[in-house]
Amino acid sequence: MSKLRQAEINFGLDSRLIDFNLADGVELILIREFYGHVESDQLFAKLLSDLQWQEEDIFIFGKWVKVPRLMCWYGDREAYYEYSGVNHQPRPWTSELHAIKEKVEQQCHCAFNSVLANLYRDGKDSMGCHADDERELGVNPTIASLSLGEGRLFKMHHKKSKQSLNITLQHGDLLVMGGMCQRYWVHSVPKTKAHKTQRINLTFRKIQIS
Ligand SMILES: O=C(O)CCC(=O)C(=O)O
Ligand SMILES: [Fe+2]
Repeated sequence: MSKLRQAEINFGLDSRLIDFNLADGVELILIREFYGHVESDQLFAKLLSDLQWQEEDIFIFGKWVKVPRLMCWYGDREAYYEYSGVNHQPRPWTSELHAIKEKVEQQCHCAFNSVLANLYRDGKDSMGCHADDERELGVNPTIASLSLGEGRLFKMHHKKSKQSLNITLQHGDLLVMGGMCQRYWVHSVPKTKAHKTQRINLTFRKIQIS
């Protein structure tokens, strides 16, 4: 039995848990209000003020461009990670990030050694279409994504069938992608003209240490 299936059983028949039941060994589970409103508000405020948010530049199509969101990377010292061509040295866990990691690990029955934090400042901030399929993440990685703050659309597209899924990720929601998800699907957080305030997303990952 897969780890995510086990997580689902542990959660019982709670209607906050949605299993998208995708084909081909793709695991996608959403837990609405994994953190309740009060705790989500507290975490959002603390992470917004304490994390070392940075603007990053990436080199694409022959020029340097600003990544349209702020980012920072935390984790175990040896959990290096290359993302968008930039090598990330993780900062040491803060107490909040470590506590969130432990709660997420219990839910997923899975160990993580790092987290990528993204801050979407408004509707112009976004994340382009990608799969988290970097070699450092190993085969069929489980990635757990916690959303705090403003709700944003999370779009998924199947690489071959072009099937698509639109999920609005809300304050306190946990989305867990596992199995063949990164192999068959890409995902994005598109720009929007709608008025949007700040949103924090944390993606917990396990970097393979060589
Ligand atoms: O902000 C999100 O919900 C998605 C983040 C993401 O896809 C990533 O960090 O790889
Ligand atoms: Fe991603």
